[in-house]
Amino acid sequence: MPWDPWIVYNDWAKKYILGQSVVNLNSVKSIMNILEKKAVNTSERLWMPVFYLLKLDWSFPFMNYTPFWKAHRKHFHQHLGPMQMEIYRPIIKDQMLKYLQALVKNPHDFRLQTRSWLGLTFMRLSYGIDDAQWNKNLIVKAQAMNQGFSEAAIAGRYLVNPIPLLRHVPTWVPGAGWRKPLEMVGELSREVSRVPFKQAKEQVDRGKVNEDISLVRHLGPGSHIYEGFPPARASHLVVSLHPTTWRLARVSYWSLSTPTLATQVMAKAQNEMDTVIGTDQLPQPEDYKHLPFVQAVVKESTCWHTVGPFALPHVSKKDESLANRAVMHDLECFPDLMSFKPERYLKDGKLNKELLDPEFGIFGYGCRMCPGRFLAKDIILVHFTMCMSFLFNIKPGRDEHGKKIPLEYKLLSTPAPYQVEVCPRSAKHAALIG
Ligand code: HEM
Repeated sequence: MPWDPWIVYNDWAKKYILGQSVVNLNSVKSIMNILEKKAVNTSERLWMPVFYLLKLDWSFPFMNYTPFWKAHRKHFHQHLGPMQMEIYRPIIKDQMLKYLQALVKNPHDFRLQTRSWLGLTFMRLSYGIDDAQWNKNLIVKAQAMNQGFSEAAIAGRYLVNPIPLLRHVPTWVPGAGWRKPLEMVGELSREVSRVPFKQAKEQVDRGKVNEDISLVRHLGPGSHIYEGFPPARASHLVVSLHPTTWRLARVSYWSLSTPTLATQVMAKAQNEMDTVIGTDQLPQPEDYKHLPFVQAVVKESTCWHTVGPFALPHVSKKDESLANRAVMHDLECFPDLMSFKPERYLKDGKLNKELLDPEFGIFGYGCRMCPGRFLAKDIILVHFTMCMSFLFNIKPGRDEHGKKIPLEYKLLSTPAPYQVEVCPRSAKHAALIG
């Protein structure tokens, strides 16, 4: 097995993507030069023939760098930009409280609780329907669709990618059975991208919406977006929130695992929260700016294990294909990264603004940088402050002999299943969440 990365990547290119050239950018400098400075040329996407069968034409992240994509991007920013975050906080807070109550009752199920908390939050933010069953049904479908996409997008899995004409072969032709599961995911994709939006919009049009602050509500009659942006396109924006639930869930698994590793760090974060906020009230968003150490821990736990180490590939117009990897491990900019050291982001007790922010590596680059990052960061910070620094002491779980269960890590940036003990820091803290 050769260990020089370029030999390994070259080998992958031959094995998995049949000669297509892929350039892996793994230093901040090269990413700056290619994906930031030359963003107009390097912001296309890789459209795979299998995506036709998956009916992925609505998918905003896979659109090419066209005026159609630009219109989506502009509207997305108008509704989910930094100035809009305040609007969504009541839903985030309400779902957060329900999640914390569920965690107290059943800490062993924290993965399930975390996924369900994020799923319900995103469905409420998207469609504004506060009907847990309606939202749960949609979550199940969106999850199945997402799973189908992830499997189908594995390079080398389907011959239709190198031989695009195969997508026209009907299912009844012997040997074309491979189409069936893809077509099923395609049907799901059509349904999920259209039906819930239509149902939610009908409610808005009839003035029967449950919540005032959902994305669909903002796309209703009279709003500026409604005038210039047809509903079919608006639904693309709303549905693009679905897959992000699982990304954020992974971030949460990582951050829940962090305190079990770094108890001293947690003690320091809790101490800062106690000093700044006290113990009589829940933390509020306006408190964050007074919590530099907590913010540094959040930064460290999100970049310590980047959830999507390969981000999404960027394709250049000039016949070169670019992807990135391991930028968070560019030692020039992030020295000694495998040690959990939140202090690296601080200078004189404040956040060090001179340091490259790790979100540079986590949320992608150039014109395609994640437009949902403001919402993601808001949710991560609320999760961390409420759950980890303020309300609970989180320790590694124990086996039947009382021995600590060690954490395991998987290559694909999800910690392997682990148990934690979640207990309220005090009766007073527990009373705050009802
Ligand atoms: C911790 C959570 C998240 C992470 C780590 C993350 C990361 C990323 C990355 C790496 C990309 C590709 C950027 C590139 O091509 O250079 C991306 C794209 C995208 N993300 Fe996120 N994301 C997160 C949460 C969200 C949320 C909450 C939303 C929706 C509110 C969202 C919506 C999108 C969209 C629509 C794109 C495609 C943008 C485009 O192609 O122009 N993401 N994200």
